[in-house]
Amino acid sequence: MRTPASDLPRITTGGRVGQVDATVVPRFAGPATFARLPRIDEVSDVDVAVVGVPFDSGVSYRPGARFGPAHVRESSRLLRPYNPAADVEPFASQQVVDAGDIPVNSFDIEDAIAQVEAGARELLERAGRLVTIGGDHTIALPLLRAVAAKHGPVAVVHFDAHLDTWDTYFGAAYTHGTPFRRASEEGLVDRSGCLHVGTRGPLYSRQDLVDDRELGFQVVPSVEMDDLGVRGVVERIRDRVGERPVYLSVDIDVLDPAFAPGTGTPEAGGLTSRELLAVLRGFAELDLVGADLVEVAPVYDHAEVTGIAASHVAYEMLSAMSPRTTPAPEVRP
Ligand SMILES: N=C(N)NCCCC(=O)O
Ligand SMILES: [Zn+2]
Ligand SMILES: [Zn+2]
Repeated sequence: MRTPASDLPRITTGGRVGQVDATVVPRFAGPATFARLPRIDEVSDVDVAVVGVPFDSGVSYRPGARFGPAHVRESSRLLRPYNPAADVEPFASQQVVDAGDIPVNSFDIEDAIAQVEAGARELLERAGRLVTIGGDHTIALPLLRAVAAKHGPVAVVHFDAHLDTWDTYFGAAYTHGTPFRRASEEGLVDRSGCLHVGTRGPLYSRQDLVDDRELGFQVVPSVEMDDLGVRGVVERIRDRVGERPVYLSVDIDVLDPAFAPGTGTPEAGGLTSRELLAVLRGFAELDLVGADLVEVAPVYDHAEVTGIAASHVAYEMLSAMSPRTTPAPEVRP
């Protein structure tokens, strides 16, 4: 006999509706919402909404990130309620929901960008914060427009193999390689508080780095990960963003292709998933106002390696947003 979705046994804590209980309904059964959390229409108050943007018309190389949201959701079935490394229960300390996907026009990038901005603004009327699953990196621009409309210019901490501050591709201004240049030009970012982490690989020219600096970004390249260690990278981030509201953008290609093959513009020499997850725990100390996770392209994935890494990245984002009753554990090197 089938149980209606609304009657599924859920873990409920202090009025917060959590995951479908995996001790009663096997985690490979039941709804494919993120982490088997309730849909937005199943609860009244929302602290954080996880929302998908299935859009990949802005890519410069391999397409397929439009299937990212569904893949990350499917790969998130194994996430459990307690995060011991961060010492938080992200679904018990705040109401997290899955808001479904923002439907966008795959044939018209500017229309899609307007739709993402409108969808994010509407959701931010109900939810305090969004964790958005892309989709290619083009979507960071409209998401930053929506966040800046609420908080003013934000410090952007951007994990990526790529700078994504290039100007145009084939004359196109809105692509996955250009969102942070457009955001900086539009005054959406605080130019004294932005940072890329994990960049690597060939650039078009030295000028790329000059332009990038002028647009407000400092860089912690991937190669510095070994020398700085997790603690050193977290300190660099804290020093750069200070008390500012922070927007976190994670392109899954910041991970080495060994840890995230399922992406469209892979570059050798990236972070391990252990390093990335540990650095993300440092965001518990910051004023994290929103986050995105982009560029998961499942057709190049194997055994859900990329999907699982991505679902854990989103879990750490939600953990970092979680109100705390105990001090955050020190980030271990
Ligand atoms: N945002 C991502 N993933 N990639 C940007 C690559 C831009 C290029 O093809 O030069
Ligand atoms: Zn990238
Ligand atoms: Zn990117």
